[in-house]
Amino acid sequence: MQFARIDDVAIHYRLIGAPAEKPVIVFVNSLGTDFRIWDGVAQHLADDLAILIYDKRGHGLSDIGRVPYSIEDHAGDLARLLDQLSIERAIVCGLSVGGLIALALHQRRPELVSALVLCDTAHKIGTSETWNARIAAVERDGLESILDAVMERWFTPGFRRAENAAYAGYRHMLSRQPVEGYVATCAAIRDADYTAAARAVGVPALCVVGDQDGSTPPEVVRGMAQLIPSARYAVISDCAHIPCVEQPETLTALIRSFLSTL
Ligand SMILES: O=C(O)CC1=CCC(=O)O1
Repeated sequence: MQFARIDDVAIHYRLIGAPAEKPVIVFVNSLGTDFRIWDGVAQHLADDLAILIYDKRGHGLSDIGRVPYSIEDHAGDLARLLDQLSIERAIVCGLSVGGLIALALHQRRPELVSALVLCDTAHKIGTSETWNARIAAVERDGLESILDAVMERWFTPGFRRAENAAYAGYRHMLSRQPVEGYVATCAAIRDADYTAAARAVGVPALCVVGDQDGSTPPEVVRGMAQLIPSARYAVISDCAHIPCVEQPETLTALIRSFLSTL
């Protein structure tokens, strides 16, 4: 296991391959998940790219750190992690809140970002009302109380079958995240508006969404793609909010095809 200390926060990460020898892609995970969601994509890309995956603060094995925090704090952690690993430039692929973090990183440290893959995300996700209601429910009744509703947005009915062991595993992944880190990240998403950052993107960008995404539906992701100069836009069929889990081969093929044009 690999850990980096960023001020008072220990960040759990995995670096696969040698950044000095191959282009680097860093994957930024979504709310309530840890870096294992990228396993299915990473295994297909590892021959050609060095791969960095990590648990953002408040998730997985990383520390929670001091709350509250902002998307800027998450982007600062990523910038510091890249600096510590001597990675000077990377393709940044962010899922959902990971996409906000990718946009924030590009805004704050553009020299670190060679291209963006924005996956099931938007420049602004949800409303203050929906985030406040979610925060109140989790603080009062725990993550178990929102599990079913979140799973309906994350995965298609075909994946959410009782006999699908992977479905049980991803439910556990969400329910076992630390409540404090989850709630702090909900508040960070609530308070984030990266409309101006999306308009100012100066690197090639691919925007991808599952056709059944219940959190950032295709029309929302298309709206973000229209803000970003020259962004590509692609929809993945039979997929909801987490294509790296539900359709890793298709997502990998889209990333490969995008990278081949750079
Ligand atoms: O939990 C959800 O509804 C999906 C989601 C929203 C932001 C994020 O990162 O995941």
